[in-house]
Amino acid sequence: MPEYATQPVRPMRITFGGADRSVLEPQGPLLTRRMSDLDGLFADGGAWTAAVADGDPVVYQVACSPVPERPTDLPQSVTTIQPGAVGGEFHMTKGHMHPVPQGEIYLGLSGQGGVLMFDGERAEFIEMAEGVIAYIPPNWAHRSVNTGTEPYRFLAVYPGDAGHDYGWVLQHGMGHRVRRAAGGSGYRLAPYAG
Ligand SMILES: O=P(O)(O)OC[C@H]1O[C@](O)(CO)[C@@H](O)[C@@H]1O
Repeated sequence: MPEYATQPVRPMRITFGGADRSVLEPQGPLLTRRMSDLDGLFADGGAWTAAVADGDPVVYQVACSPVPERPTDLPQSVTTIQPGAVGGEFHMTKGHMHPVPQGEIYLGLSGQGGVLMFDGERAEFIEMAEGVIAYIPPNWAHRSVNTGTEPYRFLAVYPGDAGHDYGWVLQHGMGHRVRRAAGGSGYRLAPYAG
């Protein structure tokens, strides 16, 4: 079974693997989030319930390297978000705040997407594609979104003690929602409560 490496970690060569380069090799944990894991996150609760009933599809997967999540290490993961929308709101990650205020780096690998950030007052959206780097500063919650028609994939590198606070997003929201634009092509940013 793939696991985080036992500590201490030795210098490591890591490559993109799998037929679609969606995993890191050597492999660490693989996280799969289905529609049912995104309870309370999409604005249209009825559309979310219908999507869960209609096969509960995989929305995204996070394939990690074996580098452990501990304070002095820099773990990495490749996230693949499948295309689609729920009530017009694009497929997205749950979104979280780092309880230990630490930054994070994303590198776009394939597809079209973006990263929505929110610090409780200000919201920012950075469009992502292959070769684009997004910097997420400390104290900005972050959520990734697939705004295209193909899987959107990106590499994340983050301090191992950053952690994941999902309750912050449920309490404060993300400032905006990323919705399909009128006419069906592209995206628009909508008010979070809208
Ligand atoms: O933890 P969430 O919000 O489900 O999203 C997963 C994302 O978070 C990270 O684990 C780190 O920010 C990424 O590797 C991944 O894209």
